[in-house]
Amino acid sequence: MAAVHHSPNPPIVYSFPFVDKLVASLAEFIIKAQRESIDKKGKFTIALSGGSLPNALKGLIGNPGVKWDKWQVFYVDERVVPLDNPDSNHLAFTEILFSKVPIPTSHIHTLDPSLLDDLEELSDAYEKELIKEFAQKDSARFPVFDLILLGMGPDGHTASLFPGHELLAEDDRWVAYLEDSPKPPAKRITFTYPVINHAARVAFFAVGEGKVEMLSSVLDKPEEGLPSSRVKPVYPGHLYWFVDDQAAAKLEYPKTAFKL
Ligand SMILES: O=C1O[C@H](COP(=O)(O)O)[C@@H](O)[C@H](O)[C@H]1O
Repeated sequence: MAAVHHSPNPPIVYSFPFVDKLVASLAEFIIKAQRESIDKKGKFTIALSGGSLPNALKGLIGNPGVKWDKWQVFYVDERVVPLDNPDSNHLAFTEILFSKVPIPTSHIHTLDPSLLDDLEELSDAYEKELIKEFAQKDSARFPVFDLILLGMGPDGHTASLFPGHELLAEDDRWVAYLEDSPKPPAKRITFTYPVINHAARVAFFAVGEGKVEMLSSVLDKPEEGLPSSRVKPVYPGHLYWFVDDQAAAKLEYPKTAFKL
């Protein structure tokens, strides 16, 4: 029988008048994804970006719906710095979220700080960490996260995938490195598109007037091929955008009322 190829599900955009309502709704959305995943397989695999995202997850603190002991947390991208360096995405999450909730530290998968001098080894080691969790590199090819949370930079980058960069074409490695990030620090490791696009759900968080032009370019003109437009989870995966009305000021792409 011939294989059926489905096109990706279209993005669903939720826009909120106030960031606190967005933060509360994002927490509900994450908890629903977590519940479904735990019901199916007893755990929840989530990958987190840095930047403004840690503050967007404050709605999870003290929330009785979160089963922290079932979470397995990875970082979508990470800056190649010690874990206590102010540029570290892990440090930001530790200070803003993880130090305030009962998540076992062994469930938070950081880069290996002993490998900071060798980016090839560092990214390979993080890929192996993924293989350990998903145990499938040979058979299924790519890990399927329950949820990946992304940000979008003012240049349209997401994760550490920047406009015009050769890593946009990486289709084999799960974790790649770069030494020429246009946004400091220059050295980073990042998930590649095949990993991001195999997740069951991907959700972007983008707020504020600094995102107005880029949000419209990414969603209204995907043919321009900006890094954030290239996030297209393969069927049956879903893509969501959590934005505020300020960021969505010029957006023509239709918005959907938030409902779980
Ligand atoms: O450098 C990075 O930037 C992006 C976007 O950050 P934001 O502050 O504009 O939300 C972030 O998603 C990525 O993880 C980070 O390393």
